[in-house]
Amino acid sequence: MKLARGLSRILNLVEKMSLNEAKRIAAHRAVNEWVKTGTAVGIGSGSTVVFAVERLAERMKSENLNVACVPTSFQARQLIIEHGLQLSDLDRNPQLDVAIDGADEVDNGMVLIKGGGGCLLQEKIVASCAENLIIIADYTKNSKKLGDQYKKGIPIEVTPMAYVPIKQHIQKCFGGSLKLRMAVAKAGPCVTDNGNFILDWEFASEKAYNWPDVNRDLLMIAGVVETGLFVNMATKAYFGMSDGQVRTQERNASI
Ligand SMILES: O=C(CO)[C@H](O)[C@H](O)COP(=O)(O)O
Repeated sequence: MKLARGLSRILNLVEKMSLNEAKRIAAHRAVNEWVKTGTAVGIGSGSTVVFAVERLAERMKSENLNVACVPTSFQARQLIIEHGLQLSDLDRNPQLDVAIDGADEVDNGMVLIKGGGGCLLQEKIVASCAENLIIIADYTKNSKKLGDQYKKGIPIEVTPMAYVPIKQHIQKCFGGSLKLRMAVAKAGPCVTDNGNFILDWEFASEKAYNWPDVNRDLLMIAGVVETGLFVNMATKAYFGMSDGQVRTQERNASI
């Protein structure tokens, strides 16, 4: 029993190390290919973005790379500051050359689920100001269709007073079920950087949803601030694979 527990701990550690390596190679390659000096860059949120910021800082030292970095969250802002990169915002840089961000899932039509880290609103705003949204992820995020890999549902940021009616409305009109995301080291709900709540929508996996329509319809509901569905936004995704390769996927411009 003790031996089995120890073995499973070791296996978990190895898996985590290989996932981190996959994140790192995807992030480094994307930064190398998409970031040029003198440009403005949106900095996403999450664990994969840490490796992108790390690579930006390396290039700042080795090749004098100079970029204005616009954060998508408190976490991203801290990362920019800690790495000595130039912190900017959308007032100073309303148009960005590129935004580099992670994702919870990417389907074969380049529709994304984002917001696992709760930063979807600012991430979508920053992405919408960027000429190109570049996704960096490990191999577990690459799916044929949404929900194949990511089982926590689609995050929906909502105004706190409306979370119950929104939850009921979505369940009735779109199926599935919604859970109010709870905080981990605090009693009560998770409160976003914008003071809102998050509902994680576990949609009905047997249904064939039309994600552009669903996204539009969700945004029409009073009190819905933003959805974690990113449709027609990402230009290219970089997936770090377990064998050390990086696989890429591009959006078909005609979609
Ligand atoms: O959307 C996000 C945060 O709101 C993240 O990009 C997403 O959750 C992926 O995170 P990670 O890089 O840690 O896997």
